[in-house]
Amino acid sequence: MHFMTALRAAWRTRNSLLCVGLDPDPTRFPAHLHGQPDAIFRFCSAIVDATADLVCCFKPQIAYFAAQRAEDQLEALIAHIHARHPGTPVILDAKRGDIGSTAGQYAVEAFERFGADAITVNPYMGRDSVEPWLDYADKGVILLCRTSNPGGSDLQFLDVGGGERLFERVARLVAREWNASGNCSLVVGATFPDEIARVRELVGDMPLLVPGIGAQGGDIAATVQAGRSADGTGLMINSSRAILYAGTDDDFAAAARRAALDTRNAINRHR
Ligand SMILES: O=C(O)c1cc(=O)[nH]c(=O)n1[C@@H]1O[C@H](COP(=O)(O)O)[C@@H](O)[C@H]1O
Repeated sequence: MHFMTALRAAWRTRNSLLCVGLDPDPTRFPAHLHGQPDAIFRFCSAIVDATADLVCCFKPQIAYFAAQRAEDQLEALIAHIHARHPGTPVILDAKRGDIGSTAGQYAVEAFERFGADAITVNPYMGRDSVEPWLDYADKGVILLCRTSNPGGSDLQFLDVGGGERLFERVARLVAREWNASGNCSLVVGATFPDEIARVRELVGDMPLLVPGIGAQGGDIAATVQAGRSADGTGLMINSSRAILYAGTDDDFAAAARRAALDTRNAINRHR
């Protein structure tokens, strides 16, 4: 199924704009998982099973798996999500960006090896570097636009001519020229609601991935009000650490569920 079709269906059937980010840090796992060879899979799959009915998508961050030599557990986790929770899109957060021939290999890795439904991509190398991703017309291509970190302003705020800032150029380019298959989305940080509103103005109802609530302190009300589309959807609002590590003991998955439920409800109050 096309990523966008699955996402829209999940917004509706789960009544949720929440994306749970899967950023597994073994030093923060409950004690009973320490030293277990498949601890990352067991931790993440427990979080997934406890929260799947509350989310519109999941977003595993590849660095957390690769750093632990656990790519096989990432592969198994994505297969688990598809098998046990069909209709829940998986965004592989890898922020890739390279010349076309190499980008093509990254695309095979993301979509064919890992089986992801969407990918985060750095647009900085331009159109030909993004083309191999766009060629997978049924997969989501989520381009960095206005990132959540403070240093995002260093480059993304540069005036690229006529008062237009770089992140605005990215938004305009993606909406007008790169989105021929309707599979593009943009990353805009929850820590910058004014820019969320500006991007929404530029891209119509294109879905936005919005990280930065929870551990990074972004404001849920301001995020939703600035970014929702006309029908009250249009957003994948990511929270990782605040949900994953809501509990520290054997009941970590139940604690994650409570945190996910509170976050989903807080988002829904402002739609
Ligand atoms: O592309 C992303 O997901 C992303 C973009 C961005 O601008 N800021 C950002 O925090 N992220 C990711 O979103 C997640 C945020 O995690 P928490 O701060 O723990 O909720 C991490 O996986 C980041 O790598």
